[in-house]
Amino acid sequence: MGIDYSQLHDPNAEYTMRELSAETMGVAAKRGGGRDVEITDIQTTMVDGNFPWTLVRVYTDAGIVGTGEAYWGAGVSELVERMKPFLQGENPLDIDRLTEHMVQKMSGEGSLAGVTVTAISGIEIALHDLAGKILEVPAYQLLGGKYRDEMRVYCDCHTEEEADPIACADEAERVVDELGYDALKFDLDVPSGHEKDRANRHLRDVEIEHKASIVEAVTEAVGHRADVAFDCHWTFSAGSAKRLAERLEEYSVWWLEDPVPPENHDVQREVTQSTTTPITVGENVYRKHGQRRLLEGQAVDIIAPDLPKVGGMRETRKIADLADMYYVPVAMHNVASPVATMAAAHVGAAIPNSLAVEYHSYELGWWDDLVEETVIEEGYIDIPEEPGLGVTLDLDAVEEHLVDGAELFD
Ligand SMILES: O=C(O)[C@@H](O)[C@H](O)[C@H](O)CO
Ligand SMILES: [Mg+2]
Repeated sequence: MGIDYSQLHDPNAEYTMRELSAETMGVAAKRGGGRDVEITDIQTTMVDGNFPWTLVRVYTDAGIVGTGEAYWGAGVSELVERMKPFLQGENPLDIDRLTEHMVQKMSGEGSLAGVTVTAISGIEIALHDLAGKILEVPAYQLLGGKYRDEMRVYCDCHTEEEADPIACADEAERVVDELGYDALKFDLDVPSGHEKDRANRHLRDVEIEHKASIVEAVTEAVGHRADVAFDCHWTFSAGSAKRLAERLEEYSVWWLEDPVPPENHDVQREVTQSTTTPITVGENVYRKHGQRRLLEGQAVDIIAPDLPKVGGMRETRKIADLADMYYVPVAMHNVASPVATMAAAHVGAAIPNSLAVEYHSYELGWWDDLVEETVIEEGYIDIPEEPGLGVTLDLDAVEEHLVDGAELFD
């Protein structure tokens, strides 16, 4: 077909600029590289895990379906429903453009903050699964290929007696010896006779000593066989955070996480630069724009984006690239089902500065029943070579564990 160049500047023209230039080159191309696939529908459902895992499916007219996962949050399903018309009829291979399209539309129509980004993340992850299946490549290939064949997983550990150093040490030994992990995390904001849920909390010396006793017990029990991190859930004052981080220096912990809230980058930087204890931050920060100043300000030693919350797989890859320029490794926060956990593993495989991916469900018993594949083995995830994410939902298992009132995909 010849080209009518008079249409080049006509907004009602029959062709897009891209089609025109493709025509010029003699290539019959459309957006999406000429593969004629269109998004027809998007659906969500919710599984009652140790968090309400929100699974997202993107359907196409080719019959190929992509599965993703959004971080749990009130209203995610409604937000996905609201964004569906933005994507219907589009080519799912244009992942960046479609993600940007959702960002732009939601910026105008509502709030882009928080839960909207998690809804976008769920769709973005599903688009990677879908694109991989259409192109018949594993998802890591869409991100630039592999640095490694397996991804290290760290186990987020809990005990009945969270404030008891001996119980923590026993659990650490069990998780290392019986479950095979060589990387763990324990909570350190556990109550010890003092109010827990207060921000900007001053820690008395006795509390700092109590936390140090947990760290000492755990690192003595497994420290020569495992890396151990400790999480504070953003509640301490800057002064207390500094005193705690300094007190822990002798134990060489893997990292101390969220000792102060992440929003004030100056305070974050002050705490991080005051100590040789590595400080990890990131699970509550949205998009690359949110993570940018933490990195540029040298306010973190390790960055911890959460894939189904931060914006998805490409967004995490971009954050990892930015982090790499500051010599900052990435330890992906993850409390998700096997779907987003596997998405994190693909990203972790494809970036140079990948430290580990979190696993938060070892006590649940049926986490990996949700998919047909084995996901974590002996503390590592083998990166699948199947097209897309390489996990297949077991729909019977998903149905068995649905949140009350949730419906399975059609
Ligand atoms: O790093 C972690 O795994 C924790 O910060 C969890 O995300 C938090 O307890 C969820 O509410
Ligand atoms: Mg945390």
